[in-house]
Amino acid sequence: MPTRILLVGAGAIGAFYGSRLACAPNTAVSALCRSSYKAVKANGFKVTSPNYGDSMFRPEHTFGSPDEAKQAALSWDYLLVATKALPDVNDDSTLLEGLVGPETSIVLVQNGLGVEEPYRKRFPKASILSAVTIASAVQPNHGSITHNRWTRISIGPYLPHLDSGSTTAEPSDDTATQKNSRLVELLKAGGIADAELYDHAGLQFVRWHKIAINAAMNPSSVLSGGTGNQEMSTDPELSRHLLAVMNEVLETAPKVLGKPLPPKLASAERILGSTKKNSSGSKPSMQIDWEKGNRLELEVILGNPIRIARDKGIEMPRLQSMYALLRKAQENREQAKESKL
Ligand SMILES: NC(=O)C1=CN([C@@H]2O[C@H](COP(=O)(O)OP(=O)(O)OC[C@H]3O[C@@H](n4cnc5c(N)ncnc54)[C@H](OP(=O)(O)O)[C@@H]3O)[C@@H](O)[C@H]2O)C=CC1
Ligand SMILES: CC(C)(CO)C(=O)C(=O)O
Repeated sequence: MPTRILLVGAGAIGAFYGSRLACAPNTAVSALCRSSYKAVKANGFKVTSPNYGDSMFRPEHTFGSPDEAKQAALSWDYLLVATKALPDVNDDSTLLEGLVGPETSIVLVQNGLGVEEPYRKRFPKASILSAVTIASAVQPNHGSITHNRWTRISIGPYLPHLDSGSTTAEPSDDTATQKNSRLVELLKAGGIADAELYDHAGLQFVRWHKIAINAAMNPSSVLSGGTGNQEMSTDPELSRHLLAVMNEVLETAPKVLGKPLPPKLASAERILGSTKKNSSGSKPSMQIDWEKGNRLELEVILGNPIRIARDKGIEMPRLQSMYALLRKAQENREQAKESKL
C-alpha cells in the first residue's frame, strides 16, 4: 500500500509540497480543490521552480468537495492542510470530518499561531503535525504553480499537554513523533533537502520566530499603503518600526514558552539585513490579499499572538496597535462591500 496523502487546500503551498511528495517512492498524493477543481481534474498541476524545473503533477484523485473525498472511502496517512488560516471566516477543520481515521495524521502547513487548536478540539485523538515554511510560491492561474524561491519546511508533532509543565507523555505521542519523522523523510526523498525535524517545543519556537517576520512585514505593508519588503526595510522610520515589532515578538516568545530562544534562530537585525538585500520587488502576502479584496490572515498573525501573550499577563503594544487598526479597516471594507450588494 502506498503512503496516501490528501492535500486539503491545493493552492501555492499545498500543491508545491504535494508535487514534491508525489516524487517520493511509494507515495500517492490526492487533492481536494475548490475553484481550481475543473482545471486540476482535466490537466493536473503545472509546477515551475528554479530548483526543480518545470514539471506536471497529476494527483491520484482530484476531489471537488469534502463529500466527494469522503465517498471515496480511502484511508489517509496524512491530510496536509494548506488553506489560508482564516478562523474568523471559516473553521476549516470541518473539511476533515469523515476523513480522519486511526492512522491519519493532520499536517498544518500554515502561517500563524494557534492554527492547530481547532483541529485538536475537533479530532482530539488524531496526531497533529505542525509545519512552518519559508518559501515563496503563487498560483497565478488555476492549476499553475510558480515556486519562486526557498524550500525550508520545519515540522514538529503538536503535543500541547507538554506545555502545561507536565512532562507526562501520552501514549499517542510516539505515533505523532514517528509520523512526523516519516513525513520529513518523504519530503527529503521528494527533493526538499531542507525539510527539518523538530520536537513540539522546538517547532513552537519556529512558529513564534516566523510570526516575528510576518507580524512585522505583513501588516506594515498594508498600513503603509502597499510598500514592498525591501523598501520597508530601507526606509529610515519604517525600518526602526520593523525592528521594534520583531524584537517585541522575539522577547515575548521565551516568556510565553518558558525557555530561552534557540540561538540558531536569526535575530531581528539579521532578518532586517537580509530583507534589505531582497531586490525581487516582493510584497508581503497580506498586502497581495488586501489588493485582491481577500480576507487577511490577521487573527493568526496578530490576534492569536496578542491573546496568547495576554493570557500570560504580557502585552504586545506594537502588535496590538496594528491589529486594532487593520481589524477595523477590514471590517469597514467588508461593510462597504455588503452595502453595495
Ligand atoms: N504562498 C507562499 O509563498 C507562502 C504561504 N504560506 C502560508 O501557507 C498557507 C497557504 O497559503 P497559499 O498556498 O499561499 O494560499 P493559496 O490561496 O494559494 O492556497 C489556498 C488554497 O486553499 C483552497 N481552499 C480554501 N478553502 C477551501 C475549501 N473549503 N475547500 C477546498 N479548497 C479550499 C483555496 O481554493 P480557492 O482558490 O478556491 O480559494 C486555495 O487553492 C497560508 O497560511 C500562508 O500564509 C507560508 C509561507 C509562504
Ligand atoms: C515573505 C514574507 C516573509 C513577507 O512578509 C511572508 O511570509 C509573506 O509574505 O507572508
